[in-house]
Amino acid sequence: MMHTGEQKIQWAAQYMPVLNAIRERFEKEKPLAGQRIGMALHVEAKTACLVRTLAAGGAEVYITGCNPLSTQDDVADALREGGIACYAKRGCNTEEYYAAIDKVLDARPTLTIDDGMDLINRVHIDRRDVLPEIIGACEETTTGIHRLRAMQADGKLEFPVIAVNDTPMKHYFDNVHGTGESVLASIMLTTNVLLAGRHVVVAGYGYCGRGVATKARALGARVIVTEIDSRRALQAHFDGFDVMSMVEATKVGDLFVTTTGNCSIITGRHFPLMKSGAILSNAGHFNNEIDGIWLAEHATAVEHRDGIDTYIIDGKKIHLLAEGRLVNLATPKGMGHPIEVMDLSFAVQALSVEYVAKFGRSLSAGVHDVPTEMDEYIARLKLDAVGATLDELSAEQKEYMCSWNHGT
Ligand SMILES: NC(=O)c1ccc[n+]([C@@H]2O[C@H](COP(=O)([O-])OP(=O)(O)OC[C@H]3O[C@@H](n4cnc5c(N)ncnc54)[C@H](O)[C@@H]3O)[C@@H](O)[C@H]2O)c1
Repeated sequence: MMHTGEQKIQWAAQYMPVLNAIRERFEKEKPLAGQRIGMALHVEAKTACLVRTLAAGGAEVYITGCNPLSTQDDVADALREGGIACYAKRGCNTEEYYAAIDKVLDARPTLTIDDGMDLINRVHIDRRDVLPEIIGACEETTTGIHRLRAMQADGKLEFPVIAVNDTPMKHYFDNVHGTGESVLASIMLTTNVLLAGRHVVVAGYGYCGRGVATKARALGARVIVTEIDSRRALQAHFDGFDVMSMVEATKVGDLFVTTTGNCSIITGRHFPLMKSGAILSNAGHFNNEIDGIWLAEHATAVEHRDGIDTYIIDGKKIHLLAEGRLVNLATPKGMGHPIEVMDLSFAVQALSVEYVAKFGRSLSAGVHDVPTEMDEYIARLKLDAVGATLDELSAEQKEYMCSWNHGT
């Protein structure tokens, strides 16, 4: 019988038409022949499809996880059985996590792919021995891009990195719809609670927060948004959400989702104000948005369930999901973003890797945008796959749009 990991990969592959089209071309053209690709991504079924696409393009691929709790071990096994060097393991400790990153780097990659920038960080600080052979890299998520830009501003980033996250074909769909749906799905599967009628507090009204807030409302939740950016807060207000500070929101919230990419969003200032039974979860990249250390230090007792830690504080129960790590990936039932969304994000990744392999040597060190034509090409492949047709600008319309002479 087929291995469960392989079953998951094949299930995902059937709904990834864009990545499949790229894989077919890669198989014929072998644009990555001679490249060694080092990756630190969430090791689950859709990522496995990306790995196989890159391998089909002729690359040797070495992969580990980018979060201690997001690896699906059966998928990692299936990758290994297919001949890919995969070092990821679910539930690894910090030491094991970085040891696995080091194993990827021992392969002396020529290209790297990160989700959160831990691999690039390791290269620049502890593994400078591998720097000279790296042509360039790709980064998947907002937090990774923030870190890379900070590194660039300090003059420390030593090779070109494509900001996959920042292109419309990634964040319009992945961050908004992918995070929105998968976060709520994972919370519902882990807790079995009803969202309708619940007060859901969403911290941060960026791409991810907007997705979570909108989809929670669609399920009947009463959504409150917290922000530090006045324009984003106003946008949330005009989108029909209640906007308030976290201190105010903690008093009414039943379920909390942090999506800020910032640290210390829910802390010791907030926990004592919460209702008993409050459920806390984080969808931002790192597990520092909710202060789990404070909870552990102040609880008189802790109950552990699959994916839920319950802290008893002053007789109240505060439930923290997935140890405050990415709730859509790190709960035992979390499957990450829906397949169709990752089809687009990983199509951007695959083409960006090809772009770096071809042109990386002529790019300057620093963060670079995904070329617009590539983004449009992926959109067209997806539109073809869903059978949608587009209008085209007529000659008259083109002329009109370029003219400043037309008026009433
Ligand atoms: N869970 C996932 O699968 C997934 C997917 C994509 C991105 N991410 C991660 O989610 C995080 C957010 O990504 P994004 O693309 O939405 O970023 P974004 O920059 O669009 O949004 C973040 C928002 O948080 C707000 N914010 C910052 N500090 C805050 C604070 N103290 N209180 C309230 N709001 C605050 C910002 O003003 C901004 O509006 C990042 O860490 C990113 O890496 C997770």
